[in-house]
Amino acid sequence: MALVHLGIGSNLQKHKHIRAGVQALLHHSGLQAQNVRLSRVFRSAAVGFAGRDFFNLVMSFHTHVAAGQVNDICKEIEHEFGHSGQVAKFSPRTLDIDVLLYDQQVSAAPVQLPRAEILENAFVLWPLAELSPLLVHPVMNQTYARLWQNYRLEQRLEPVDFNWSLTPTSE
Ligand SMILES: Nc1ncnc2c1ncn2[C@@H]1O[C@H](COP(=O)(O)OP(=O)(O)OP(=O)(O)O)[C@@H](O)[C@H]1O
Ligand SMILES: Nc1nc2c(c(=O)[nH]1)N=C(CO)CN2
Repeated sequence: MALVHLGIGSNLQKHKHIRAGVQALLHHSGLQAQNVRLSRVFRSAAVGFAGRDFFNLVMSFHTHVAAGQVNDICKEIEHEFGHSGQVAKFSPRTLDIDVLLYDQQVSAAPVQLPRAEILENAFVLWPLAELSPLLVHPVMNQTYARLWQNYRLEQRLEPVDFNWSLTPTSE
């Protein structure tokens, strides 16, 4: 089984969309996610454009599904919750789900792995370091705890008290 880490973000109706996105991933019959773990949810100012604050978190799970198919499922769930696929890179978004890591796989296409944003954005690296501190970045050869320790934080980023109210997977 592969260990997958996803980055999840929203800055439009963010409570609703983050909860719905996580719920959809938990229940997706094609993904069969096991040992699901969630970081805390973090609030940060929009990076790259002037807009509402974002909520971001990282989810990890084990799956038998290949990386390309995990990516397809993420895009399918994004579209279900309003991300049209047409939005400019730096613009408001209902739900963004990106594959950050797929085991220690390094690839450029069809899925960029590890996703470059891990090293660029605190709203990705902090929740990732919180969830999997001792995992090693396959290119940098450093743990996420160490990478986060050395990150120069220049943006406002804070954990929020998020009301999950998720439906258990057995239902
Ligand atoms: N690691 C990855 N995670 C998510 N999408 C990826 C990844 N690697 C390649 N892609 C592809 O990149 C394309 C753009 O998707 P992406 O979700 O990155 O766009 P976006 O939502 O407009 O921008 P962003 O997610 O950077 O805000 C998609 O077709 C997706 O399949
Ligand atoms: N804080 C924050 N800023 C962003 C984010 C995001 O998830 N969080 N996503 C973007 C487009 O991918 C652009 N800017």
